[in-house]
Amino acid sequence: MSSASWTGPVPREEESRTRPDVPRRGHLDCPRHLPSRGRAGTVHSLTAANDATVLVTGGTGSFGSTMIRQLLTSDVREIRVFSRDELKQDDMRRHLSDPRVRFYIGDVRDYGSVDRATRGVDFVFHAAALKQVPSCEFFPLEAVKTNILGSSNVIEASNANGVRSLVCLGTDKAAYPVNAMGMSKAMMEKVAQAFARNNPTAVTTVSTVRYGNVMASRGSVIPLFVEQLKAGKPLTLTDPDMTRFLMSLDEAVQLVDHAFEHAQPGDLFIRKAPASTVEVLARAVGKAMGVEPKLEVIGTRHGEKLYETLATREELARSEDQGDYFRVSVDARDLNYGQFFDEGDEQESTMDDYHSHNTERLDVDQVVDVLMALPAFRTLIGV
Ligand SMILES: O=c1ccn([C@@H]2O[C@H](COP(=O)(O)OP(=O)(O)O[C@H]3O[C@H](CO)[C@H](O)[C@H](O)[C@H]3O)[C@@H](O)[C@H]2O)c(=O)[nH]1
Repeated sequence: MSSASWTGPVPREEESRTRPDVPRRGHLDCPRHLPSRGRAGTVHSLTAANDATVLVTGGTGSFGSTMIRQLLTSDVREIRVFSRDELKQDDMRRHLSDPRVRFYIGDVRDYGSVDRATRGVDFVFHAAALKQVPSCEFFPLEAVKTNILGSSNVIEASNANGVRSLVCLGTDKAAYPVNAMGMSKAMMEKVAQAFARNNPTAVTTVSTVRYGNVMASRGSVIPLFVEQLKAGKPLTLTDPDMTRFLMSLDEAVQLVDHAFEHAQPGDLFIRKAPASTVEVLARAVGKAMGVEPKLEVIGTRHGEKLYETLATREELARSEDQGDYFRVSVDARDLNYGQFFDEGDEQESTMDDYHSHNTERLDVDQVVDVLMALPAFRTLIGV
């Protein structure tokens, strides 16, 4: 069953009849059903890959720690946690207390440290990144060093050390990027795809995934709204009509697992997801906490878009619909464009992008249901 009602490229004519370009406040085209929410704790491919050694870069972050917890339910031989922060590693070591987990201090910017961590590894999940839009905006070269050059180090070291499969984690902000974080993640995708195209005999299958906002993740708007409500303050809305895809951490892990299981070299995987406006999200957080929130509009921040795109129409034109997921194959054309001149892709002109304004739209009650199913949110609000 698909996780969102949007199941494929929408012919432009049809879509323009059904979708308001900018949704009106208070007007929501509510679907009758909620998407199927993924079950936690099912890392199928790794359960099948008995006795494997797995490296997770950025392993102490939200994604990394969720992935590792799930991996530990499998017959994995060893999990290597690679990150810069010794304090977070120490916390994790104490918390997990599992001899299968080994800790590597290093930085993806430093090839030597990545090389040492990838020796003898079967599978790599590359989550280390600079992810904050504002910090990348002010220090774009740091995003280049970590997100682009660092990812290239992970790809090259994985291949040099015989890693079988590497999944690089990306973001919807990489599609039509407008900020430095999204641009650097778009370049990471290009580096991964170019590696696959230029190295057909490579040992390592390199793939990428793109997902949207992870609900209740650290530093994101949901914890902020909870904090504001607890302090009796109004909720600050950038633009009430701004939309974002909504995804849980478990769903992000399932996307990565799906990529791991199905990847051909250079593939990009996207998980379909519903979305809501920021106003609906704010009202839902209030409702979940039993408060009627006051709303204050503060205006759009640096580098923000009104809506996010998960897949461009050019990508959809070469994608395979896999139910809950899209698989976008690498564009295998070489630099000899002449031979493709007569074969323009007519399909592209009849499609639209897949974005957070035209995906399944959740209303307040549906968002409340989604939030209350999230352990992270329940912890935040103390229920
Ligand atoms: O006070 C606020 C803060 C945010 N928002 C809105 O809430 C939505 C979600 O905001 P988040 O800050 O949670 O998420 P972003 O889409 O802005 O991006 C977030 O996720 C990214 C990864 O995809 C990066 O990590 C980034 O730094 C981080 O802010 C956006 O429409 C934003 O405009 C508000 O309405 N009020």
